[in-house]
Amino acid sequence: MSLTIESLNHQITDGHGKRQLLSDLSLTVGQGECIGLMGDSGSGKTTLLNLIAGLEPIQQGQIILAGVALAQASEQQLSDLRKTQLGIIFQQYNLLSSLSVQDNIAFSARLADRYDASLCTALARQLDIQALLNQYPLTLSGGEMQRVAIARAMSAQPQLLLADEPTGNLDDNNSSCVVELLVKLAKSHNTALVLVTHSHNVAAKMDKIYQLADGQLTLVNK
Ligand SMILES: Nc1ncnc2c1ncn2[C@@H]1O[C@H](COP(=O)(O)OP(=O)(O)OP(=O)(O)O)[C@@H](O)[C@H]1O
Repeated sequence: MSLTIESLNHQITDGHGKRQLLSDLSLTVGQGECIGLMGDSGSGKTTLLNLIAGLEPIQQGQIILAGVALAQASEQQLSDLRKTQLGIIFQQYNLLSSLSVQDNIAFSARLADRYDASLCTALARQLDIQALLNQYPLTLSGGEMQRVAIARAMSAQPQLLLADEPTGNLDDNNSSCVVELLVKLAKSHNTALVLVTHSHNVAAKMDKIYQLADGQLTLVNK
């Protein structure tokens, strides 16, 4: 199992006082399994990703990522886990503008001390970005930037990929292409994927779709 969430509760304090955002939420994601996470704006999808990434403290319940219980992990263990077991893909790509495409792809792998030149070459080929390797991010289209971001996230061979609206800035054609590549890569590398999206078309490409509402996840029929 790549990810297990057990009875997670999470409260936030906003202008209206305390609010229970996640309520006794549980989820398991197996190796290579691709999960779509949908839900209204403000339902807590990004907060759930942040908790899985160890970026927000767990208030109650447990998250086990790659065998590590996050609630008991030290800051150092969480940081190591993020470097070696997690790939994160954002809507805004978050590429490093001063690094070439090639160096962006290698970046996560070097950080995790897992650089493998042949894997980086294979990822570039699978994502059809070989011709862009010496270019810089600002010269790329949105779809190209997101394919580079996917290669970068995969280069460290993580157990789990988190993607927060990765196609939010892309048109329908690019969006389909990027998501299909993402799922194909996740499957071929046995990497689990949790992808947040507002698009039913994107979610339909995942193995399972969950709807987050009232702090709970419900499996949706595709
Ligand atoms: N640290 C925090 N303190 C107070 N409120 C917070 C905090 N983090 C998130 N929130 C609130 O929690 C709610 C859920 O936010 P979150 O970003 O997780 O929702 P979302 O489902 O990802 O929304 P969207 O689809 O719009 O991106 C929002 O009302 C947000 O304002």
